Amino acid sequence: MKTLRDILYNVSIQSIHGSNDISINELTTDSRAVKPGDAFIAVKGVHVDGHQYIDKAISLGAVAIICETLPAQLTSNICFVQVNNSAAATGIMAGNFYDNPSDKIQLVGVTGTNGKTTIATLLFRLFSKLGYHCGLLSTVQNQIGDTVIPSTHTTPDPINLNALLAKMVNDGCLYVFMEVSSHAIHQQRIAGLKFAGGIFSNITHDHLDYHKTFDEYIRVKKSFFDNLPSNAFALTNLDDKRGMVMLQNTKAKKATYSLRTLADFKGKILENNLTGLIMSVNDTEVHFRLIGEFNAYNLLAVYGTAILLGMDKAKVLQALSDIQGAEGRFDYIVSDKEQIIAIVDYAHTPDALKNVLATIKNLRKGHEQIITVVGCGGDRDTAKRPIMGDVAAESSDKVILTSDNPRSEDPVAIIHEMEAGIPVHLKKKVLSITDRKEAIKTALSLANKEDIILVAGKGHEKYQEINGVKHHFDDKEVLNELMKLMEK
Ligand SMILES: CC(=O)N[C@H]1[C@@H](OP(=O)(O)OP(=O)(O)OC[C@H]2O[C@@H](n3ccc(=O)[nH]c3=O)[C@H](O)[C@@H]2O)O[C@H](CO)[C@@H](O)[C@@H]1O[C@H](C)C(=O)N[C@@H](C)C(=O)N[C@H](CCC(=O)O)C(=O)O
Ligand SMILES: Nc1ncnc2c1ncn2[C@@H]1O[C@H](COP(=O)(O)OP(=O)(O)OP(=O)(O)O)[C@@H](O)[C@H]1O
Ligand SMILES: N[C@H](CCC[C@H](N)C(=O)O)C(=O)O
Ligand SMILES: [Mg+2]
Repeated sequence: MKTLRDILYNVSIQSIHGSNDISINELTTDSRAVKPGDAFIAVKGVHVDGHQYIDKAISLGAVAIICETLPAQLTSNICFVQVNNSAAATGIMAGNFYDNPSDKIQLVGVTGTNGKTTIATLLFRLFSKLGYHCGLLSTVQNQIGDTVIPSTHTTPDPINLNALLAKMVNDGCLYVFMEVSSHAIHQQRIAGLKFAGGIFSNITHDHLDYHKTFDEYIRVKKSFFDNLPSNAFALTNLDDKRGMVMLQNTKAKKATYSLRTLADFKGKILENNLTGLIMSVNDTEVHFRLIGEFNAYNLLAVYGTAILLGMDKAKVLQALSDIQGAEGRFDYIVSDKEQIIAIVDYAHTPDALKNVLATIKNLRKGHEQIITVVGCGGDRDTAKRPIMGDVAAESSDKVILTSDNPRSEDPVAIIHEMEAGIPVHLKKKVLSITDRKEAIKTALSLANKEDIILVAGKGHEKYQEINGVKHHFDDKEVLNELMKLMEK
């Protein structure tokens, strides 16, 4: 068992009251989870301030309290540690508690508005195929080799994150690929981690409910690269307007990828259809199973990372050419009878929706209709709703607006906000059906031979969250079931 003194190593401390030479059972930031012998870290959250639960934590047996503001009365026999920043302290303490697992692996973080899951998953699959034991932390799932551990966040909280990394180290993982969300950077979930490299995919409109302005969203993402160590690499997408800005102040070794301009990892799309992509990658022609220009970017990021980590170019391209994309990302089924193509895709931002629809347009052989079913999540960025309504209507022949995860919001009101962004002359293309299954059914009933249906926004998700309750819902399962029923 570790002592509080060991766990506080490298934490920026203002004052200590009581002995830190005490054993700590576990760390927690949640008073409700405190058990006797634990240390409770009081963190200021988005909704409440953890400092108000210090008494509760003590009553449940906490032996140490880590906080930014000391309570007026200090309980005897409890060690109070006043720190400059509780959120940052949590990451550093969690690292120390679990023997700093990130020091013992090659940890690569992927950030950006879209593409994180795809890039991290492809890296995990590639390095596994190259014979390495790997770990993955992603929105869809966490993985240690073949063992799948369900994920609750894109990037877990620092205590769970370090616990998972420690498990990976104990299991012999050499490489770990993780998504780094902007929420995680801002909330210091990655504080104290040692990264071998960082990847930037792109930055477009999302999460303005949380970050308030686009500039602040950029600043938060950039701080990930600002804090990378000098022996790490920082790989960026040169074709993104903010690609170079991200690396402006990094100490890490800079590297670039691009489809449009000179870069360390330069790609050119030669063919792009439903069977995949043919791309030249630094002058070698390769066929990949992933579809669409946006995946050409993801593949370049993965290729560049593998080379920066010292892998052999020919082996990497050979292995990568046979790898499939992540679940629920351009995941398609074709109906037996009428050859209707139904695509499930996790596009839940305006840019992702625009890209996926552009890709679909390029894949059409003739004038098949594109029918889009899409909604927007509740309790999340409201500003993207009218834009997504507009993007869907601009780039589809028919649109059915529906519910995503309404969470605590009124689903009809969310749909109205999406409708508000659609110009009058496009309104005739649009139907609104609140029930997602009904919306998918209607799309299928409107589809003729060889038409393409896009069901966007929920990808791999196996639930729909309505009023705090998660009901089982799986876009792909619903499509399969309805296609059979309707004998399409
Ligand atoms: C908005 C947001 O990010 N919230 C995260 C945040 O919670 P919070 O700030 O609301 O916490 P809070 O309720 O204010 O509580 C503050 C502190 O008091 C403590 N507390 C609270 C109540 C109590 O009785 N006792 C107690 O000790 C809490 O444990 C916490 O430490 O810190 C929690 C612990 O780390 C997270 O679980 C929680 O994620 C929520 C569930 C969430 O939905 N987050 C989403 C938005 C998110 O993080 N998404 C990104 C992906 C986005 C993307 O890339 O698309 C992700 O990385 O998953
Ligand atoms: N490089 C990319 N550029 C733009 N859009 C992309 C890119 N890669 C994927 N997309 C689109 O974004 C959707 C989400 O992709 P992915 O899950 O890989 O992103 P993410 O960054 O992990 O998302 P999240 O923030 O929810 O974790 C995909 O279904 C696709 O429509
Ligand atoms: N990681 C994203 C997922 C959005 C997916 C969409 N289905 C929704 O529920 O809004 C978020 O938390 O904003
Ligand atoms: Mg993700």
